[in-house]
Amino acid sequence: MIDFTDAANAIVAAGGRLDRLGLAPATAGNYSMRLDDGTMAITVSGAHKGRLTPGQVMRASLEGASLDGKKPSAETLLHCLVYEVDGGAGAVLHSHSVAGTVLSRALADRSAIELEGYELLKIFPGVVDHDVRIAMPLVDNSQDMPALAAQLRPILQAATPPLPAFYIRGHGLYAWGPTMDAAENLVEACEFLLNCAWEELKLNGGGR
Ligand SMILES: CSC[C@@H](O)[C@@H](O)C(=O)COP(=O)(O)O
Ligand SMILES: [Zn+2]
Repeated sequence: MIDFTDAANAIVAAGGRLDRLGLAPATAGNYSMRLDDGTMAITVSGAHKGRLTPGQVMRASLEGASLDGKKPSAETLLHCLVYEVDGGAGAVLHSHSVAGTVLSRALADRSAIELEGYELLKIFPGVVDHDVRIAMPLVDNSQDMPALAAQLRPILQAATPPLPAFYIRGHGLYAWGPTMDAAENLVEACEFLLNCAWEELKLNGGGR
C-alpha cells in the first residue's frame, strides 16, 4: 500500500518508462495506483504520459468520482473494474502499441488473443513453463465506459486462473499487478508477446 505522493511519483516514472518504450504515443494511455485510504491515484485526462508531472495525477474514488476537482482519465471506470475484481491489484497500466493494435484488428471476431509457447509467458502469475497457452481476453472498442466495464466484468471474474490483462480491439492493453514494478513488467512482457504474435501471424500470411 502506498500514499498519494509516492503513487504520483511512481505514476510519473511509469509514464516516462512506457513512453521511452513507444507504448504511450501522443496522449494515449492512463495509469493508476490503489491507495492505502481506499481511494486511487490516477492520471488526469488528456495529458502526455511521457511528460507527466505529479500535478497531472489526481485522486479519485474507487467508483471513479473525482475527489479533487480534476478531470480523471476517460477510461477511469476500467481501472475501477480492475480494483473491484482483483483485490490484489495495486497498480493498473494502459498502453497503446502498433503491434497490439493491428494484431487485435486482424483477429476480427475473436474473443481472445492466444499466446502459446513463449518463454515470456512465465511473467504471468502461476506460469512456470513456456509450454502453455494463455488466452488474453479481447473485446471490441467502445467509448461507452460503463458498457465496456459491464462487458468485461464477467469475463475477468470467470478467468481461471485469473489473468491480469485484457485487450481492447484496435485500442490498447490493460495490465495490472500488486505493485507498480509488477504492473510495468507485465505491460512490457505483454506488449513483447503481442509483437511476437503479430510477427508470426504475418509470417503465416494470416489476418482478416
Ligand atoms: C487520443 S489518445 C487515446 C485516448 O483516447 C484514450 O484511449 C487514452 O488512452 C487516454 O485517455 P485519457 O483520458 O487521457 O486517459
Ligand atoms: Zn486508450
